[in-house]
Formats: sequence, structure tokens, C-alpha cells
Amino acid sequence: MPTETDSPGVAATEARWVATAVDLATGSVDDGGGPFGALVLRDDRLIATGTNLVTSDLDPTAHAEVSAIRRACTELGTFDLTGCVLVSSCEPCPMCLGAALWSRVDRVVYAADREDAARGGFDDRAFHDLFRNPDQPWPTAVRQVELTERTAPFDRWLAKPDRVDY
Ligand SMILES: Nc1nc2[nH]cnc2c(=O)[nH]1
Repeated sequence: MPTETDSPGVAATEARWVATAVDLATGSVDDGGGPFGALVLRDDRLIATGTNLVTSDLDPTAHAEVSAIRRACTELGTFDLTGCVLVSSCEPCPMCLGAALWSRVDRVVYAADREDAARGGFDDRAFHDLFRNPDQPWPTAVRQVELTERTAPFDRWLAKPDRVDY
């Protein structure tokens, strides 16, 4: 059954926002940043923008989507972006998809895809491939270490009556 987000009106509006994200990404290059831009919308209103600030901020997590999510949370005074849409100039990498899931945005829409990003010299496709096929060797070793106290933080958390779940 078609949903409201499938309607031609929503698609046209969304296409305009995606074009805005692409313009932001192009402008980011001129400003010395990476070629990525993202927006967070709520009820078709712009809440926040983000560009890729990895090299300027010396922060490998400062992808456009993460920057936009952080700013939107600050703007709205919340860590929960339910009801919002994340719009990106490019398909989110696995880290940004994780950020989208954690932020609880309703939807993600994007323009360029991982193949386009690969042609631009970025590892998005390679990292997506690692998650899709975890048996291949990872450039970063990840392993669990045996520790009997491993669940102590969770036990303390669950026993905290005034905790803020997220
Ligand atoms: N989608 C996306 N992919 C990237 N790859 C490297 N940086 C970025 C970014 O900011 N956004």
C-alpha cells in the first residue's frame, strides 16, 4: 500500500532538498571541506545542515551526516530525532547509517551512491563490503577479551532508577 512518502508531492519536495544537499557538498569543497553535505528536516522545515569537516576538525567521525545530526540535536534540544528526515548528498557510510539509526530519524534519502563515492576516491563502498561480508579480513582488528566483570556497567545502568534510556 502506498504511503504518504511515496506521493509525487513528497518526492518532488524531497528531490529539491536532495539538490540542496548536493549544492552544500559542492560548496564544502570550495570552503576546504570534504565533498559531502547533509540536512536534517522536520515537517519539511530545515532544522540543521552539516558538511564534511574531517580534515579541518582533525576528526574522522565528522562526516556530513554526523555533523548535521549533531547540530539538529543541539537545535532541537534532544538526542531523539524521531519525526525528522536525514537528507544527504551521498549514500551514508556504515558509520553514518549507525548514527541515523541511533538518532531515530524516520528516513534517509540521498543522491550519489557508494559507487560514485568510490570513484571520488572514498572508502564508502569498501566499508559497506566489510559489513556485508564480515569474513574477509578487516584493516582494523576487532576482538573480544574475556573478563568476568564485563557486564558490570550494564548491571549498574539497569539498577539506576533515574537513568535516561536512549
Ligand atoms: N556519505 C558520506 N560518505 C563519506 N565518505 C567520507 N566522508 C563522507 C561523508 O561525510 N558522508
